[in-house]
Amino acid sequence: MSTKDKSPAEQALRSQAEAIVRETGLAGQREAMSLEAMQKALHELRVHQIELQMQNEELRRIDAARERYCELYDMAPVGYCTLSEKEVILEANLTAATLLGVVREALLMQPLSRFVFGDDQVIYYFHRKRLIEVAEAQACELRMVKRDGAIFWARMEATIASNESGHPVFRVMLSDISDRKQAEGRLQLAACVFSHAREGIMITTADGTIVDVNRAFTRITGYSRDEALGRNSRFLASDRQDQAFYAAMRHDLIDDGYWSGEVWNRRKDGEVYVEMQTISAVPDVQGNIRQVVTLFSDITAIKRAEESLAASEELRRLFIEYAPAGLAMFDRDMRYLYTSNHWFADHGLDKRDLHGLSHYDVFPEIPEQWKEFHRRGLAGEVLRSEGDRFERLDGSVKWVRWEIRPWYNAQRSIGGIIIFTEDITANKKAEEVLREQEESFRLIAENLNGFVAILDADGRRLYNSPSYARLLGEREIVGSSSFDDIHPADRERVIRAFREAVATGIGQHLEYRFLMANGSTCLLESRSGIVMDDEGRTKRVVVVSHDITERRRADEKVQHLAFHDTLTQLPNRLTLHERLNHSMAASKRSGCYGALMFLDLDHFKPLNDRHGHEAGDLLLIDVAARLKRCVRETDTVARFGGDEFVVLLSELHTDKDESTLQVRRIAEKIRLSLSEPYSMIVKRDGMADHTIDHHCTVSIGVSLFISDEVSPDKLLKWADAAMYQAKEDGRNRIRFCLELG
Ligand SMILES: Nc1nc2c(ncn2[C@@H]2O[C@H](COP(=O)(O)OP(=O)(O)OP(=O)(O)O)[C@@H](O)[C@H]2O)c(=O)[nH]1
Repeated sequence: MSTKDKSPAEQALRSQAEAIVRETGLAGQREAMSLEAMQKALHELRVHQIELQMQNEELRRIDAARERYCELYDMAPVGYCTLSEKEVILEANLTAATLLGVVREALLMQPLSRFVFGDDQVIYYFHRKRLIEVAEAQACELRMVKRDGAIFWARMEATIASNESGHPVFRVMLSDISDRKQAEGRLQLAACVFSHAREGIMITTADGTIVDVNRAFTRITGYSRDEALGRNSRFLASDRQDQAFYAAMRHDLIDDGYWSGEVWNRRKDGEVYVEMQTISAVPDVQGNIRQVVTLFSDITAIKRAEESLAASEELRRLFIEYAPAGLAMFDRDMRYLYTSNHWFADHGLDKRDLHGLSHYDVFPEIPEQWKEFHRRGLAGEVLRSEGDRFERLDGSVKWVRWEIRPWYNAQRSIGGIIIFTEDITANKKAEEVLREQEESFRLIAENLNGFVAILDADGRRLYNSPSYARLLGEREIVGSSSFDDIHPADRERVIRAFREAVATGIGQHLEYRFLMANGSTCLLESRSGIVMDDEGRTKRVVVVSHDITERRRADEKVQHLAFHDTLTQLPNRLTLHERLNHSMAASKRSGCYGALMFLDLDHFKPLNDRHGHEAGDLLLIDVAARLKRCVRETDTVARFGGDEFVVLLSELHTDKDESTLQVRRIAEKIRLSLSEPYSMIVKRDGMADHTIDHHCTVSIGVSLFISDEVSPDKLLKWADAAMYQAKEDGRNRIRFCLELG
């Protein structure tokens, strides 16, 4: 082996041996040494050699240990560094360099604070301050920044030591705790989720014993955590689901590891509600179920909403089905969704389920124009017609009112269209009849010999036939009050009658005076009829009136003629009879006497004969006037015929003599009055007026009466008889009937 190949330890041993030889002078005296001495020297040399070899071996072990230490130091799972008093890195192991993302050489002489995350510098500061203050090992957790900017969580443990020079140094141990921190974060998050989850969470053992619940559990079930823990989850069950349901649930859980579905439970307050549950089994390494996690949410509101949606869907279906018109709802592809019963009838279809069928398959012959309408409806347009005329195959005419409009889905986009059709043939016919009737009414109103007015319930004019122009002139009268033109004396009566008609619905028959535009008054006879609305309230009043002024005058004339003497205008025999009956009835009631005077002019005939009938007439008229002046307003002076007059005196006295006295005085007064001279001017055609002076007397027969014991005819006969007596006694005198006297 050459020197070159020897290890430094061997070389050192050789040098040592050579030195020994030189000391003992062995080299110079080799020949002089005895064999024994040489053997002894050789032995010592060998002992030295062995000792040296042993020392070398020890040194090798120390070197190997140092190497292992350095390797351990560098490759330790934590970073080590030594900091100077001024916190500068003096020494660092490889792990520390790796942690901080730099090569070890670049780390040296850098302040460690440079690698501490900005927000956590304060942690580092207090950590070091405390370390110096208490001089005991300190630990903290903070974020550090690698050279490339990546941040990691580190645990920093530091102690104070002294270097060879006795100066304090800091020994710092760094470990990356990012994973732990993340795990802690995840755990915190999980705890937070568990605690704050909207869903209820219940953790049970495999046999169902509750080991934990979250806040939502309490909110949903009403049971607090303490009330739930340790109980079997079965305590929540309601009786809405039977044992078989729960057995199937357990079966699925064992087989599949989870179960999901609706469960009806009972809250603490007793209310049964529905949960949507997801149950997951948590197995151990052997696959045995260790825990069961149940996530649940209260879907009662959703369930109710679903039920009400289903109910409203049903309502919509019924609403459409029984709509009193043809109604069909289509989707965007013109497929039937809902159909009313009328739709079938209106379209000549047999009742069947059209749901899902295309409208165009149901009606293959549908005209292109209708398809265009559908397209426009699906594009958002609303189309309608108040009445389209269709001719049926049999030639009959059908009128249809229709409308197409889009419907919108929950997303506010067009979901399809709704087609509405209504067979209005009957309406059209009714309208036609109505129009004809209106035309007929107009013709009647305009040609009627009278006045037609339509008033509202307050009496305002809505319509007046053209004939009203004769009464009211050409002024605009629509909207005016129909009462304004009624004579003030009749107005209140008419208004009262009108209101009664409106209130009762019964038309009235009235006569009243009407103020005409020309200032004159006419007499109208009106009959009203009531037009009611659907609720039985008076809506309109139709009044048909006639001008009865002339008729009334004629009637009055006839009436007058029937009951009066045309020459003297005095009541005639008929009237006298009537009044005599009244007077006798009054006498019966009052107990007063009445009297009947029968008068006959004396020698009247010669006047006629000498001066003509005109002169006689004038005298009769004068006699009538004088007779009226002789009696009270309540008494009656009647002309009986020719030159005969009758005076009826009523209510004389209850005493007969007194009554007789009164009658005698009046009869005398008459006699004297009629015996006054007459002067009559007779007019003759083409000749001058002729004045005739005449003297005339009267014979008077009187008959007293009380009550109605005697008939009027008999009374007249008695008075007549008394009058004849007066004639016979020489005329111009008064005679009383002796029958009663
Ligand atoms: N001018 C006129 N004469 C009438 C009318 N009605 C009847 N006379 C006449 O009246 C006369 C009635 O005659 P009397 O009463 O019989 O005879 P008198 O002359 O009055 O005789 P005494 O009654 O006996 O005194 C007749 O000549 C009738 O023609 C009438 O309306 N006008």
